[in-house]
Amino acid sequence: MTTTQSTSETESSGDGDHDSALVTARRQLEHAAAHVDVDEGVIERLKHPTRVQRVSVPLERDDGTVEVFTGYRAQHDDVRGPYKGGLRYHPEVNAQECIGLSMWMTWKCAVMDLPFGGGKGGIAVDPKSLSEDETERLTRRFAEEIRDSVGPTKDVPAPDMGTDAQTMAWFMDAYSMQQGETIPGVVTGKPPVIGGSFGREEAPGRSTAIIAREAIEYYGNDVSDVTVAVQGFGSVGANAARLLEDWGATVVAVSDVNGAIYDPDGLSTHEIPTHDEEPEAVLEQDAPETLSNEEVLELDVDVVIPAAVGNVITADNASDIQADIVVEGANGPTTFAGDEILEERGVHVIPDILANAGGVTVSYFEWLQDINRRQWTLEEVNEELEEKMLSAWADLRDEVEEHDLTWRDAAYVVALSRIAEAKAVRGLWP
Ligand SMILES: NC(=O)C1=CN([C@@H]2O[C@H](COP(=O)(O)OP(=O)(O)OC[C@H]3O[C@@H](n4cnc5c(N)ncnc54)[C@H](OP(=O)(O)O)[C@@H]3O)[C@@H](O)[C@H]2O)C=CC1
Ligand SMILES: O=C(O)CCC(=O)C(=O)O
Repeated sequence: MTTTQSTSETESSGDGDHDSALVTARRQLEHAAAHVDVDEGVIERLKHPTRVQRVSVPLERDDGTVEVFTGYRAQHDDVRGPYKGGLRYHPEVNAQECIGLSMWMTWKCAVMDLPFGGGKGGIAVDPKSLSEDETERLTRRFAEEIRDSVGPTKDVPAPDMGTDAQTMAWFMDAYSMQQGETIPGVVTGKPPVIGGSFGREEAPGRSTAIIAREAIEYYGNDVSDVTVAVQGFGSVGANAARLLEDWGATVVAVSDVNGAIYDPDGLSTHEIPTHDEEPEAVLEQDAPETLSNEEVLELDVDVVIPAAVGNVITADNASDIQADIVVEGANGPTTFAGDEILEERGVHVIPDILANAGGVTVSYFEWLQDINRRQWTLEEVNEELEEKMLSAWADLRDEVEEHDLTWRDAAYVVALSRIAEAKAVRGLWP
């Protein structure tokens, strides 16, 4: 079953520190709009998605019973190219979250100057409650339900929390079977053997580490002299932590859903299993101390990297953040109110729409590889990624320096200028 919701049905105001991704995304947009010369009508339009699809996804469980889950695909804006963004499997997935996340995808693709717009979707399900066979059946049925709205030139899903390369392989297979031909470009983040790109899995963590390194150096420090705490040890958190350790940083704490391990002398992050290798394994590792997920964010470190869920830095704890730099590995980890407090306190927040953008950037490389039916080497991917990240960092840095903006406002100014220009040139108003 498919229903398309009007935007007004999905709108509701947030409640301060428990703001939805949509409320936070809209507040950020309104705040940044004051710094950019863009038609008010365009800003108003960008507060809303083009469409939100909500589908019922029936699943036959392994015991023969049937359970029906709800899936979503939000498509925010496609003026610069096909909608692009991940699919999340998490119990809290809902329409508002997908819309907010799809807005961030629009800005992220524009910040990186990729020829994509923004989309996001997922299923409200706890992936840990499903067997592998159930996950495959659920994914195939979801692909079938949203098949009409996706495609290599329309809307290209990818992994996000709770999904991975295998999920994308099933999605691509289900879509291709119906189309009657293999269409690798319908999703990115696939295993390399079926058209995936080397380096895509590590890419959002790699870009988070690259941007953390640039920020550390920009504020006068050296990576080998800093301490880092990371919340979340999945695709983003684990890869960021491991790279920063490889570059000489002392990673003193990492966490998973159950809490953190802490060693002031530094952890050996390569020896800690990632979420993909073994979920919920962090607390099983030997370490001098364990901490809660709240405490890991408040450690007296140079850099803190929230790389798990959203809304973890709020008005309630922003005053307790002791790090000088927050690098947002997760999408939307900081509420609007939390952000204001951090800004007042002089904590530099490097926004998600830059920091974790390596994921969608390598997805773009994968999409190009699929279209051209060729495969880049890992070295080629990482070199191109490094170049794209440094170029985006420089674009934001210019805005920060010229107009005395926060890094988030600078990112919005860069993104909104590119989106508005594309709309103007295409004659699409708004
Ligand atoms: N994957 C991607 O391509 C991209 C992801 N992102 C964003 O990065 C964030 C993380 O995604 P990703 O790394 O893919 O996710 P994964 O599913 O790979 O890993 C998530 C990690 O976060 C932990 N976790 C889950 N819930 C909580 C919680 N409530 N508090 C603390 N830790 C928790 C998990 O623990 P456990 O192992 O115990 O389950 C796991 O270690 C999300 O915000 C996502 O949107 C951004 C850009 C790209
Ligand atoms: O790779 C992609 O297309 C999108 C990844 C994603 O969902 C994100 O950057 O938040």
